[in-house]
Amino acid sequence: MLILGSQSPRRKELLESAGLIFNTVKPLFDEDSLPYEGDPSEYVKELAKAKAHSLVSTYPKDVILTADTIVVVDHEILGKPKDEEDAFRMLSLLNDKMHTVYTAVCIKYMDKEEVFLEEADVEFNKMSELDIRSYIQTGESLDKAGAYAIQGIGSKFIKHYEGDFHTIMGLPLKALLTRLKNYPI
Ligand SMILES: Cc1cn([C@H]2C[C@H](O)[C@@H](COP(=O)(O)OP(=O)(O)OP(=O)(O)O)O2)c(=O)[nH]c1=O
Repeated sequence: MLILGSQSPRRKELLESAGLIFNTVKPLFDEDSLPYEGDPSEYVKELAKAKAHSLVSTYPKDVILTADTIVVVDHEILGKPKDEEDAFRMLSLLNDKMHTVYTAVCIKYMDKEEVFLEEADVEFNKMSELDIRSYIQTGESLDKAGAYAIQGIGSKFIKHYEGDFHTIMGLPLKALLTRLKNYPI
């Protein structure tokens, strides 16, 4: 059986859109417990792995799938904002600039563990303070890394992106489906 260890509605929807049958459970891991040490691509992989590891004892014979997404701008890592002011701070950092979105995926099955990373570059338009404040009022920011959703109203801020849309949304579906062929799901 495939277990999606994620509370993200986006990840569930993307996996469903591929026609996969799976159970969705919450990872038993607090992201704040893993301190950031310098390398964003390693950090995001560690987060994805830690989410998978938190579920191994409960689902020892299943294929566990977890992921993590972060936004990196000017060497700063942006996860999900803590509140509206934090969302404002994040969107102000992204304003009129390029940033990189990293999504790491972990597939854990018995003794096997596979972690892969996809990244995408996103360029934001110039936004006014009012643009940012009214976007935050839509409520879309709060559960998204970097405080925006490319798949939602946040798309209006995006001038250009390079890479896989689904990677930005939180789950690189194409790369994942290729890898999942090797597992008994
Ligand atoms: C950049 C971006 C992120 N996101 C979302 C995807 C993730 O849900 C979230 C990043 O937070 P994550 O910590 O990766 O995931 P999560 O806490 O939502 O879920 P879980 O850890 O249980 O799997 O940001 C979008 O939906 N659209 C976007 O454009």
